[in-house]
Amino acid sequence: MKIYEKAPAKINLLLDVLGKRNDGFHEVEMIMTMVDLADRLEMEELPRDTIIISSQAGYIPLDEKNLAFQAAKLIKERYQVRKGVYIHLDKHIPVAAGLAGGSSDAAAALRGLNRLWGLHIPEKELCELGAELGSDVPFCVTGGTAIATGRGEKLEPIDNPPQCWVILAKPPINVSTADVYGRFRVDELKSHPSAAGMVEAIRHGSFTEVCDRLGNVLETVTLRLYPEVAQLKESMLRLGADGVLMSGSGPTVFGLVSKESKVARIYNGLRGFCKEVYVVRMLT
Ligand SMILES: C[C@](O)(CO)[C@H](O)COP(=O)(O)OP(=O)(O)OC[C@H]1O[C@@H](n2ccc(N)nc2=O)[C@H](O)[C@@H]1O
Ligand SMILES: Nc1ncnc2c1ncn2[C@@H]1O[C@H](COP(=O)(O)OP(=O)(O)OP(=O)(O)O)[C@@H](O)[C@H]1O
Repeated sequence: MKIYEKAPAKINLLLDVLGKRNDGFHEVEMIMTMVDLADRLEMEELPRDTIIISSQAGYIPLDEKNLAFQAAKLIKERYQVRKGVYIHLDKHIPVAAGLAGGSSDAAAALRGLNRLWGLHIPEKELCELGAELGSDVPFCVTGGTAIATGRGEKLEPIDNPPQCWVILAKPPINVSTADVYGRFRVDELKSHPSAAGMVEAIRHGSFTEVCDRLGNVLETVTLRLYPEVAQLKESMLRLGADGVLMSGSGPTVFGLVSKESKVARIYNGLRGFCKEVYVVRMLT
């Protein structure tokens, strides 16, 4: 039997860091949602007790370093599954982009293997397993829109933001999440974005308010290290996006656009100097 799972990309509508924790991670407050740019996982049971990963993308690890492999290994160990699995990753989400591509693959593997092996693991337990793999994985298990606190693993679902176009642009640089958090200094912040304000904006269903409330404190690090990310933000705004922000630790920048008539102009304007541009919708 073959089963399929979609692994959508996430964006952070808001990312605040409250301080450093004793375990080396940072205490965060984030509002995350999904967009319809997705990897697709194909999973098939193998008679031998082994995990095999393949992908058309030549630039990701296919061994134990792959987060989908780690998800399969974890679920097999924890639930004593002695069967094997072949997982093909049809990658569409850019790698190391701030869009949680690897985390979403891990979450989709957890959901998929739960079905494939008839394990009946409740979603809450899948999220706990996910937290062992990475801070973004629990949110990728549930999807939707949520406030994420702790190191990102404590989730409270909220309404979806108003539907709009999302233009994603990834400059050709690789950003390490650990490096960005490592350089972040909370005492250098002039102000914090308001998660409560963003929740209200979403509750009102107000696209304009959502655009006004966007904020990501990790921009203080990534934009300083890579001025091209700041330039990309300026270009998107100049081309007419209604709200613009860097996602996660970057370097992908997203623009929110309400009018379809503006989308082609922004896309074409960006493509003049940035190769990786995607036009997608919020997953609502
Ligand atoms: C930037 C975001 O993607 C925003 O959604 C997340 O906060 C990071 O999520 P992630 O990539 O799943 O992060 P993990 O794989 O758990 O951690 C990668 C590294 O980022 C740093 N890290 C991550 C999350 C967090 N709350 N504090 C941290 O300091 C740690 O140095 C960690 O070693
Ligand atoms: N299934 C996978 N897909 C993509 N990258 C993976 C995968 N498994 C492991 N990796 C590795 O994880 C690293 C980060 O890739 P990923 O695309 O998840 O980053 P990201 O979008 O910045 O994630 P986040 O937003 O959660 O920080 C890469 O260096 C990549 O080699």
